Amino acid sequence: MDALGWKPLAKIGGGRFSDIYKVQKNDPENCSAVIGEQQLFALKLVDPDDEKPPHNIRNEIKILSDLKKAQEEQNTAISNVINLISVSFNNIEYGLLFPLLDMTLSQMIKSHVKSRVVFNSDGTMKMRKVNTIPIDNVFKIVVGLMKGLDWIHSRGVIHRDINPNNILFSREDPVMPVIIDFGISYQGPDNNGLEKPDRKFTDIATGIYKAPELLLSKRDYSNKVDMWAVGILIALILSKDGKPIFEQDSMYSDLVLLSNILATFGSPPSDWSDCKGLTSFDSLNRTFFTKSPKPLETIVPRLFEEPETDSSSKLQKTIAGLTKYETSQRLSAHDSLAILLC
Ligand SMILES: Nc1ncnc2c1ncn2[C@@H]1O[C@H](COP(=O)(O)OP(=O)(O)OP(=O)(O)O)[C@@H](O)[C@H]1O
Repeated sequence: MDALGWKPLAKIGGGRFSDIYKVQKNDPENCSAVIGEQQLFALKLVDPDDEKPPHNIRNEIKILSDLKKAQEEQNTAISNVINLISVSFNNIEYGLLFPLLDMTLSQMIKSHVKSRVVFNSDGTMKMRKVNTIPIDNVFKIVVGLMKGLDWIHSRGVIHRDINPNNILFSREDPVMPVIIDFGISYQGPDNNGLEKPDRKFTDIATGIYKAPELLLSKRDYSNKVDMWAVGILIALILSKDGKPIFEQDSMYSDLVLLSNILATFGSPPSDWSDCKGLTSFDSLNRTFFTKSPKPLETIVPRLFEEPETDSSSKLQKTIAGLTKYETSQRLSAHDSLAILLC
């Protein structure tokens, strides 16, 4: 089998509209100028005719190419955003060639969750799952995520699907996250003619990583949807047992997700300016009981274990700032870096 001039070795991923293969060069001699000495790559194959909005492979190529060009022009290298090496097209499918990375954030968390024996007060014992990722490693990962997000946001791009399967790591540097998958991303000012800024798709983001304003169908949302998603993601990386902070069913039902968000972070302010005037917000205020926020200590208990460190206190401030309803108060990636690196 030949995939757009590359030899597929294994299928390593794929979504509803794509297949991702580990590939190697068919003709090492001729390819070395394009890709240097590296031997193995990831090839994302997408047939644009199969896609449904907001998925758009041509838009993904445009966004990744623009990000790459901007880095070249500014002579900077942002290693926290995937580098699009090349693009090919065989009249049916596009092939996007990327550096091959080794694991997703989901896999990385799983590999750190260990079974431990704990003793109950009555002397009996039970097995418990314990997330062993050191807080200092989480800190480095969060800094990397913020650098990547700061870069794409500064170029007018909203990722729109920050989740643990779209953050990758190489084995050599397991604290250096790389943001992938710009398949449903938005590039200002109008997503290359696809979506006006006040009429954006709200069917974006994966499961529990959806920002609350999306659940209320706000269409003129900003890059702060990525910041909410990264806040929920950081809570996952920091969890005691490697599990998300919301119930499992929140993955599949927006209603369950909304009620989990309210139960965790309290009700949104009644004058929430982002959603004021939206029918869904009015009905939320009429129908749901007012909830108080849980203390941060119960949401991310690992950050409150003694002794408090510089990393844990900065991560506390960051998570608290990322999970604000009011988007003007929600931290940007730039603000987050100012807290983390001060
Ligand atoms: N450069 C890469 N190196 C290693 N694995 C990769 C790479 N790119 C993608 N993958 C794997 O393929 C999966 C899907 O990639 P990607 O998110 O780009 O495709 P997608 O069609 O948008 O998927 P989805 O619809 O699930 O979001 C990733 O979660 C990862 O497991």
